[in-house]
Amino acid sequence: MAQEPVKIPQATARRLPLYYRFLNNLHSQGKQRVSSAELSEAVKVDSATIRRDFSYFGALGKKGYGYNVNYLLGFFRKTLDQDELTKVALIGVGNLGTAFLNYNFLKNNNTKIEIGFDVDESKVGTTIGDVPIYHMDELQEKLVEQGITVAILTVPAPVAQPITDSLVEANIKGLLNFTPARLNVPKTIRVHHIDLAVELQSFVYFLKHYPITEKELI
Ligand SMILES: NC(=O)c1ccc[n+]([C@@H]2O[C@H](COP(=O)([O-])OP(=O)(O)OC[C@H]3O[C@@H](n4cnc5c(N)ncnc54)[C@H](O)[C@@H]3O)[C@@H](O)[C@H]2O)c1
Repeated sequence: MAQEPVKIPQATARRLPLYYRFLNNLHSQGKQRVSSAELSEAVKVDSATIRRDFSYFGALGKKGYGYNVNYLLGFFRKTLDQDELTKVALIGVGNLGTAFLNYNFLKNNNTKIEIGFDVDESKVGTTIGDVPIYHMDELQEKLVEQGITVAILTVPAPVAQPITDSLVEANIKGLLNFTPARLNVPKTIRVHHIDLAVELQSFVYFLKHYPITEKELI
């Protein structure tokens, strides 16, 4: 069993996977320490924020030394439950869903899409990227049987809510929603909504209104 995770602010928690990935790379290159400036450059988070984030982990960088890569990795593994594999279901094996199945997330992470669901008979019974695809009729049975409590939703928006209701009935705890639909769920269920159009729009806004000046780079 993973240890009880340390309580850290949500904004900090969201940056953990970024830090984790970068530190893992450093570790595999045999690097033992890293400065907050180096980290800042790599993950594009300002050094003051990094220092504050890391203070929650009990990692107080030493002047002229930086942070100990092994210590931080050990902490992140525990906090992100890297030692424990979380099984995930994917609902909607279309363009986006198929890309996720082929990518799967094991390289940097501890999560794995274990099972896919669709209503399209040409997809049911196949495997994509080693992941078996079942019919939606089997959703509840399979999720409960395999103890899966996390799902990714990549279905057309109009069917997103009824599918969410079935997922709730199947005891799902968290839902990563890629559809544009706003979902109603009981308060105990966490939904993260990823809207690529909004991300792109905000990115373009930042480029326009907050151009990176030469001065900032010094
Ligand atoms: N393709 C993208 O780049 C992209 C980007 C951002 C968001 N999205 C959103 O992601 C969702 C999926 O997009 P897509 O391009 O993969 O669409 P798609 O039409 O290629 O795939 C949708 C899949 O859902 C399945 N489906 C339909 N009804 C279903 C049901 N009741 N139960 C289970 N499966 C069902 C279809 O058979 C199909 O395989 C959409 O809501 C879209 O707005 C897509």
